[in-house]
Amino acid sequence: MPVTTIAGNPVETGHWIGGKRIDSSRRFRSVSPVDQQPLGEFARGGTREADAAVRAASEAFPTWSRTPAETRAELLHRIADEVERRIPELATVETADNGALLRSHVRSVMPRVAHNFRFFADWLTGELSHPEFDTRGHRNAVSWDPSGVCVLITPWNAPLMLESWKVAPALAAGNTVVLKPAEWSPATASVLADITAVAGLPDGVFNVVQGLGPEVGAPLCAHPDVARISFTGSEATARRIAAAAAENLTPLSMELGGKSPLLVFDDADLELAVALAVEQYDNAGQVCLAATRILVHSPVAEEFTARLRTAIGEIKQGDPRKDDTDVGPNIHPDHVARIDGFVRRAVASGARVLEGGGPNTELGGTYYRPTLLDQVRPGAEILREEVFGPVLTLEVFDTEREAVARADDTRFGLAATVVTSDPERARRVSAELTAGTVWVNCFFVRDLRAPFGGARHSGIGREGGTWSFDFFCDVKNTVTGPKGWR
Ligand SMILES: NC(=O)C1=CN([C@@H]2O[C@H](COP(=O)(O)OP(=O)(O)OC[C@H]3O[C@@H](n4cnc5c(N)ncnc54)[C@H](O)[C@@H]3O)[C@@H](O)[C@H]2O)C=CC1
Ligand SMILES: O=C(O)/C=C/C=C(\O)C(=O)O
Repeated sequence: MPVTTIAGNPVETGHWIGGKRIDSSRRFRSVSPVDQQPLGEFARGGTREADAAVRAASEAFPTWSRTPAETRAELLHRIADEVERRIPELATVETADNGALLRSHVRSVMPRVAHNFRFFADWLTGELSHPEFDTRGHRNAVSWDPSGVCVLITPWNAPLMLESWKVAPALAAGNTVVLKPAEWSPATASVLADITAVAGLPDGVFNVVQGLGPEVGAPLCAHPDVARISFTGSEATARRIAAAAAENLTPLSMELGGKSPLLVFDDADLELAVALAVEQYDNAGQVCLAATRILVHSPVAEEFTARLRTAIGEIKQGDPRKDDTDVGPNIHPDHVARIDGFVRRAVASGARVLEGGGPNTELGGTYYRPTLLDQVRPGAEILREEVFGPVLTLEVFDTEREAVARADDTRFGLAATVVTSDPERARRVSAELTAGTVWVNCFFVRDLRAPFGGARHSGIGREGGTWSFDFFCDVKNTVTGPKGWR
């Protein structure tokens, strides 16, 4: 079976179906966003591979779903052990494949992958229970039953992290999985398949199909034998998946984009506010949660803007493998062209470039300068659409009411960040905002016990903790009569 070498590490390029490597007659090329070097030719699946993977997962389901929860949890811990052992390899391969910072992959992202497996294993065997309750002498007992084959469709911005976040609860709950990673970052999903085999997961419980969304993702989502679809990605793809799933009434969980606000009030700690604003350039702005619309209170607008511009000037953009790099490349030249299109159209409609404003061509075709725009026309495209790049807009507001109205003037509702030293204001504003997560005087504090997801077009449903099991399982209430077992 074909293997490619990525940053010195061998990576299988075939699908992983029923515990075997399977090739396809067609291939797609993965190219590194770091330096535009080809990384390998991956198998390009279609309907045949989608069918084969769902069949393998269906065949494995009866045994896996009846495997004791403790045994499943133990296997997930073994996957976590193996992820931890292989952090240097996983981090290096992921950075080559999607361009995010190596030091983040080593220090936080890959450890989080391992934690995700441990967390859902432990939640299954610990927290996942509901106290029994009585109805006129009848006993209600709630259980979370495995639902069947779960199709997981994932994006390229945080590949293995977002995959593990879906794979772990789906498997812990006793479901079997078909994972379709993004074609711009296929590599670590393939390594994860090897890891599950080393950990001893039975054949067919976890499957990976590689390929393009419309070719192999679409038939997976339209498959009648699929019990659940969990998707993270764009709104446009979400609509296609929802249409395909509607035919079979397959339940969906969707984590989509955002256009989140960061509100800086006149009583804010400006040093903190600037630090939080600069954080929005992390992963070159390719984070669904990023607060890309900065709204600043007029009394502090001038000072905040000056400090923010200084901080942006200090950002070091460069090779994501270097330890002192703050912002690396974007995923693909096409994506850079898309980001630049947004900025150019904003400028054409009156916006002013305060920082950045174009590709950093000295570094190559995938690097976009951290950009700050102000004087943006109300209602402009750049305030409405998810750019998914290192581009922030700056708006000034006069009153709290205006701040909330502007912050909420979006079809998204994933997250919001509020910077203020007034607890009453923090409470009022947080209560008013429409968002799945509100951070006050902080950003990106994530805990798997918390619900994660978005309001409006930012998603459907929530994952995390018991919410993940609510989605991936058939939740059952068993009611026993007052006479018990007589
Ligand atoms: N986490 C997030 O919120 C993400 C948001 N995005 C947004 O989407 C924009 C475009 O990125 P794309 O890579 O094009 O995202 P996308 O939504 O097209 O891709 C996400 C996944 O969906 C799969 N897919 C595509 N078409 C499909 C279909 N018909 N059926 C089943 N699966 C399908 C892709 O192969 C990939 O695995 C970004 O610029 C950003 O605005 C993208 C990635 C992640
Ligand atoms: O790291 C998290 O907890 C959440 C990350 C989510 C994204 O980056 C995304 O979906 O874009």
